[in-house]
Amino acid sequence: MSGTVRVGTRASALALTQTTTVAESLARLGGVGYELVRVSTTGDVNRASLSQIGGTGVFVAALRDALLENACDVAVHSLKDLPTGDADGLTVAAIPERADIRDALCARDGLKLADLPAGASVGTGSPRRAAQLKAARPDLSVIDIRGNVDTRLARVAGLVEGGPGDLDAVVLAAAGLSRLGRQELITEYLEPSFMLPAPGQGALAVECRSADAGSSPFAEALRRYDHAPTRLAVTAERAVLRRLEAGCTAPIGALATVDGGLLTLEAVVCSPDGSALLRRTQTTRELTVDGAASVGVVLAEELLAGGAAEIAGLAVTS
Ligand SMILES: NCc1[nH]cc(CCC(=O)O)c1CC(=O)O
Repeated sequence: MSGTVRVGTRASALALTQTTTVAESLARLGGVGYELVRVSTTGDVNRASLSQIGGTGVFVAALRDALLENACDVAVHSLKDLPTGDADGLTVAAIPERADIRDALCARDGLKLADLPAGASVGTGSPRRAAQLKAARPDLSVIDIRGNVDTRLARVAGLVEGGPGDLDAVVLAAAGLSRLGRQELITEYLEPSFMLPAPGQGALAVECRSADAGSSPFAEALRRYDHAPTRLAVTAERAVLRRLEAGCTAPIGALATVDGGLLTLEAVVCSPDGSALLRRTQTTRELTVDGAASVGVVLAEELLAGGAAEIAGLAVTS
């Protein structure tokens, strides 16, 4: 790679802030300049419900094509939007240190989850969030919403100026809100004890062509930018999703933490209406990428044995 690295990004405000942060760090580590290459994806253009568009990778495919067509040198993804299967010819060369993993409630009038009145309307486009919300508060009315972070915030009564304000609250990723400087709109951080995040939530992935991952000043910068504990954690989380043959729209949460030589992985599989939650934990001391992937598979097998496929309506083939 030459003196300027071309960094592919989605054009949403969230993607642009994420990508700019990554590009600046990489440029500094590699002693190169950077330019942003904006790519629009199906997930951005199509306003249908995420569960309707279905499949995986709606936010990712166009960025991957841009890499393969040599329109950019690296692409920055939200890791939770990245399909669990490998893409031919591409490598996730760096997973930087993860931000806040939690989901966050942004409610009207400073309300917390427990303060919302019976029947209050809470917006989310995520079956995982919807199911865990209904499990915690079966009396709430959970509304399927789409759109970028600001569009969603505008649905909450009195939260931001000029919005429709037709909902009492929305649930969004804390990481996205703080990257956008919208942290002050969070009225409660939802603890993973009852709201497990999406596999990979709060983490980013920097993908490049496999041919470029080997040696160049820039490849070395990518290696140094990689954060080993984050890579282990998200590898374990994504292995659960992969074994369950599910994507980012499945009602599945997973969270791994690495502490004192031990990786602890928790996962939950939900029925869409939140009436059944199957939640299990596994640990490993094998702190390698293979060890992390293995513990994810072990946990997924345990969930399957407990009826995960039936509970979440998954079509698991083996
Ligand atoms: N699916 C959209 C998406 N992809 C990544 C984030 C937030 C940032 C992150 O989790 O890293 C969001 C928005 C949200 O879930 O609120």
